[in-house]
Amino acid sequence: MKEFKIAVLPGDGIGPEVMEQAVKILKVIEHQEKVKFNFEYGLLGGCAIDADGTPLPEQTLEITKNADAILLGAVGGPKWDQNPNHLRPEAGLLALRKELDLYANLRPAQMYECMAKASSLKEELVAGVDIMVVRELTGGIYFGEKKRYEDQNGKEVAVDTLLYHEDEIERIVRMAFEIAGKRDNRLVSVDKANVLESSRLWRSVVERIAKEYPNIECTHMLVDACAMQLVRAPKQFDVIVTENMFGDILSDEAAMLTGSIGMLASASLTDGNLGLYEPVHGSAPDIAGQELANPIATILSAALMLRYSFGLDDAAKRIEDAVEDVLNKGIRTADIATTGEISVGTNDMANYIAEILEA
Ligand SMILES: NC(=O)c1ccc[n+]([C@@H]2O[C@H](COP(=O)([O-])OP(=O)(O)OC[C@H]3O[C@@H](n4cnc5c(N)ncnc54)[C@H](O)[C@@H]3O)[C@@H](O)[C@H]2O)c1
Ligand SMILES: CC(C)[C@H](C(=O)O)[C@@H](O)C(=O)O
Ligand SMILES: [Mg+2]
Repeated sequence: MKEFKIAVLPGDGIGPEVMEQAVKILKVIEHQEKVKFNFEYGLLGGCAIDADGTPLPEQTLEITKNADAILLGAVGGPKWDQNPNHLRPEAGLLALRKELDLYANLRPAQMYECMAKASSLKEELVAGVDIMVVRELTGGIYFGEKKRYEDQNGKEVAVDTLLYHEDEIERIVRMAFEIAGKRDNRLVSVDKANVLESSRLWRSVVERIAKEYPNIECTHMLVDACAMQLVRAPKQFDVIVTENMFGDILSDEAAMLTGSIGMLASASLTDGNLGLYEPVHGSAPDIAGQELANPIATILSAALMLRYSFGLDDAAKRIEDAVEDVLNKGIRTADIATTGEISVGTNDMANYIAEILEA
């Protein structure tokens, strides 16, 4: 029997609530595929600070390094917001991404037909939206040097540095071209080349690599214009490739096109098979502990794990189809419910998905 080791990092807030549902779905798949998933739990984020005094304990790092894939809930919350930078839950997540070199963050925003009216945009604008945001995840302003000091007048100064090496740009851009080649052969590279030097380097690397992919239509767009076009005419996009912070912001925007941030899955990949899979949303402290969290983003992240890290493509597709079936039946968590639909809690949403998978 094939065995896979999964590092499970539930994290904070709604993280453990949505993770429990994803594990439930994986147990159904385990049974159907006749494979064995060995779940190894670890602490990351705020819960790790509370237990171990650090957001990324050594033991968690060990578990992730020995795993075939990592499934993450979400980290963070107001309890730790005043902590110094190195003792913030988010620092643990960033260190994990960096340590494992998870440089390619894929964030698919796909509109389910039956969900078009849950979107904050007009139905005809969003019906059929299918965008893949490819976000660089281990460079840029997130990881450049940070400084705080006082100027001559005793006023505080803060510095964040946006730095990219050509190689870091090249590998993510190349991956985006490969992905575009498997989809609709259209790639939009997003930057701020009218202002930022790092964006001018980004653009020149994209242009150089584009020559190797003559069948792919590659265009450039400035990030402010892209933010506008995403809500004006989202169907013009197929694959978007962009640097770390722009990708963070644009992927939340793309998520809302599909109805709720509670729907959006993501995969963070490196050059091997190892991947980290997590919902795009955060720990949602405002709804934690109330059975209100939508577990679909985490369940779909588990599906991406089956596809990208384990090669279980059929099982991944069955989960995605089961999610769509449940939505087609009008079953909704509160964040995606419109009038006339059946509103359910976190557990029940996953139970319905499991039931369809088992049928
Ligand atoms: N990858 C991560 O772990 C990650 C990602 C984003 C934010 N965060 C952290 O999470 C904390 C809260 O951040 P935030 O409030 O800006 O973003 P958030 O994504 O946690 O929440 C934004 C809004 O979306 C709602 N929401 C999010 N996920 C949902 C779900 N599954 N179902 C239903 N509604 C959902 C929340 O209730 C909230 O109203 C912060 O500490 C932040 O740093 C972590
Ligand atoms: C929590 C935070 C560090 C993280 C990021 O900015 O990358 C989150 O917003 C995300 O999108 O995964
Ligand atoms: Mg984000």
